[in-house]
Amino acid sequence: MDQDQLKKAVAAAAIEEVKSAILDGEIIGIGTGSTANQFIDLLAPYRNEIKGTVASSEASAQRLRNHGIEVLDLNSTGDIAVYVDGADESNHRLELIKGGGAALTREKIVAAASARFICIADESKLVDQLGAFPLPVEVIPMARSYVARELVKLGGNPVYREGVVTDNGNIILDVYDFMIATPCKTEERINAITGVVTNGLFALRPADLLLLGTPDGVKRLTA
Ligand SMILES: O=C[C@H](O)[C@H](O)[C@H](O)COP(=O)(O)O
Repeated sequence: MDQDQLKKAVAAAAIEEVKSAILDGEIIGIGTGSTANQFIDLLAPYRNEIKGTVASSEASAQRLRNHGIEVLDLNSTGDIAVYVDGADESNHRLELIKGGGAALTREKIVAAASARFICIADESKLVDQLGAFPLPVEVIPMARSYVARELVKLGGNPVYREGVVTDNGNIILDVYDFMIATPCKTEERINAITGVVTNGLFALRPADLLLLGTPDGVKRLTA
C-alpha cells in the first residue's frame, strides 16, 4: 500500500467518525494538506446533508466550494462539533507538529474552537519524540530577524521558508535541530516571543483521536 492509499483509508475512516455529526446538522471543521484533501473529496457525496463547514485555509475552502459544500465564517458558527485534519508528526500522546503547508495558525484556531479533534495520518507520521520534522513558526514579517535570533537562543536553527506567505499575510520560519522533550512548555515558550503569531506544536490542544493508516488497516489511537 502506498502513502496515498493509506491517506485515503484514514480519510474514509474519518468519514465514518463524523457521519452522525453531519446527520445531526453539526458544523464540521476541515483541515489542510494532502490527507485533509482526501477527506474533503470523500465529503462531497454528503454535500446536501452537511449544514456547513469551517475551513483552516483558503485552499481547503476553495476545494470544499468546488464540491458544492458550504464554507462558513467561524465568527458566525459558534463552537464546532468535530475537526478533522492531518499532521506532520504525532507522538503517542497525540501531541502534534503541524504547519508543513503553512496553515498552522488557522488550524490551531479551528482546533481550539472544536469539541473534538480527529487527526488523520499515515503511519510514517507517528514518532516517539517530536522534532525530526522542522517546527514551523508563523511570524509577523517585520519581526523575522528578531524572532530568528530568539529561536537560536532557545537552541533551534530557524530557516526562512522562501517565497511563502501565509493566508494571514505572514512568513514562516522552520526550526531545525530542536529537541522537543516537553512539548507544552516549548509551545508556550515560543509563543511568548514577541512577533510570533503561533508555532506548529499542538500540545496544549492535542488531538483526541488519531486515525493512523497502516498496511494492516486503520489503527485508532487515543491519548
Ligand atoms: O499546514 C499544513 C498542515 O498542518 C497539514 O495538516 C500538515 O502539513 C500535514 O499535511 P499532509 O497531510 O499533506 O501530510
